[in-house]
Amino acid sequence: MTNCIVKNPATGAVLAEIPIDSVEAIKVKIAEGAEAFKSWKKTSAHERAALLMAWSALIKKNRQQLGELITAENGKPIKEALGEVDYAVSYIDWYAEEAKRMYGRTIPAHVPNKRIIVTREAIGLVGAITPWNFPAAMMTRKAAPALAAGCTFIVKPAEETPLTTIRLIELAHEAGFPTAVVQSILADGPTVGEIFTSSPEVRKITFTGSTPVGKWLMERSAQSVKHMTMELGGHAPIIIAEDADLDLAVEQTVIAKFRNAGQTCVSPNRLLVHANIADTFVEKLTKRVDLLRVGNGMDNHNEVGPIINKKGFDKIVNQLNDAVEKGAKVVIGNEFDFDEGADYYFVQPTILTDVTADMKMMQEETFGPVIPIVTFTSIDEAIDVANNTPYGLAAYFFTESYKMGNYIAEGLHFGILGWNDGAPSGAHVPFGGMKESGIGREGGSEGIEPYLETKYLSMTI
Ligand SMILES: NC(=O)c1ccc[n+]([C@@H]2O[C@H](COP(=O)([O-])OP(=O)(O)OC[C@H]3O[C@@H](n4cnc5c(N)ncnc54)[C@H](O)[C@@H]3O)[C@@H](O)[C@H]2O)c1
Ligand SMILES: O=C[C@H](O)CS(=O)(=O)O
Repeated sequence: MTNCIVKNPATGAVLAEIPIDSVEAIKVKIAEGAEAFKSWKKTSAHERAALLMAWSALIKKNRQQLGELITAENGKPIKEALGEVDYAVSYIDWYAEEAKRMYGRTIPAHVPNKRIIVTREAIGLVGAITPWNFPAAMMTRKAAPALAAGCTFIVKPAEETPLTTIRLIELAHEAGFPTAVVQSILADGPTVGEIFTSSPEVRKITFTGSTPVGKWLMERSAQSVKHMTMELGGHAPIIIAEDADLDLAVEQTVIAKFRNAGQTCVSPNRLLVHANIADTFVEKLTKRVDLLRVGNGMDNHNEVGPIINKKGFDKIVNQLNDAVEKGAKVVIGNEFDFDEGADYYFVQPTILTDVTADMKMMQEETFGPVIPIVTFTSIDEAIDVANNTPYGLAAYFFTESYKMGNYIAEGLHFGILGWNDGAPSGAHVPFGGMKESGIGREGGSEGIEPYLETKYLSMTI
């Protein structure tokens, strides 16, 4: 593969053909990043914060261009894409501040003639690998804390959506970051995974993507005991309790489910509804879903864009066919607009009922605008079903009872919980999963920790 061909998933039109970096070129960039670390780590937190704020200002100045770039290569509706630019830059703003709060501490010694000082130091060159579903935010969610901590940074974006990352790195250099301090490379995942995991100069790998790839990277990184941050797959449940505010639950379910056409790691993959209110809830949800406009994201009226590629489309169709063959009832959707020749794929928002645990979509991530509905009669049954997958990223629940809400929250094994809230993400919170959804957190005060080493000095005076 000599060129990366970037397509518009809404039309199949070729947007760009970008030369792939050779293995040798990638290794040169890694060496340059490792060398640049020697001086970059000595900059002051205030210098790094100022550069981050300069980068933030340039991104905000180029918001419309970046939003249109995201829609062009990812397909999401322009309103969502502009929202992603805002989301991406909020990580830079947040970590420009956190850079100044990398506090150490002193520890009272056990003998009078000793003093003990604890300091925080940057880990080194960070190798980042990011997915196509949030080409801006998934990169800045890593670059911002890494650079704030004093690390140098090299990122490989998804081959589907490299243009946004390339533009963001250009803006970082325009803002004043030295070229070798923050870089992008373009090559296929396995090649870069091989290079990053085997390079002694890459001291940390931060990956956002599927759980199988994350496991492969972890296995290979064990050879050099690399620091790892893994933001992996999810299979979010929504629990609708008997006393839920159904109108609120419908609106928040639509927000959580159909963002990015369901192609988010925190997208609800199962909807567990109390049997006593199921019919009313399904009727309300169906009416709302039926209003969703599907089409090219550059049309402001459209709310659901295309599926990123044929592979993603085929996975969704396969899961739908499996569910219907096993007895699921299609309430709305299960309709498609696609052209393999032109290479674009749209899935109509779909609701299924009469879903059973043996159906693929109840265990496998769908990554599409499809929501299977299962009923329950006791909250303990719902919590057990919700926890019964290898994933633990995000979970949502709707109840008006303080007691019930806390009971559910304490019973769910997920890193991210939304209580009457379908949009819990943000730069200020520690985003990440339990179980096979990952290791580490991104965002919040916790999000800079993965880029720091802790050192202590014990001195005799
Ligand atoms: N937890 C999170 O924050 C989060 C966020 C977004 C997406 N995801 C997950 O990502 C998945 C969807 O994204 P995707 O289909 O692009 O995932 P993916 O794992 O196929 O690809 C993600 C990135 O990894 C690269 N890659 C692929 N194979 C690789 C390998 N062997 N070694 C190194 N890199 C490799 C890809 O080129 C891409 O840049 C879903 O499972 C979703 O849940 C998780
Ligand atoms: O898909 C992955 C993203 O992390 C989802 S969110 O935008 O951070 O909620």
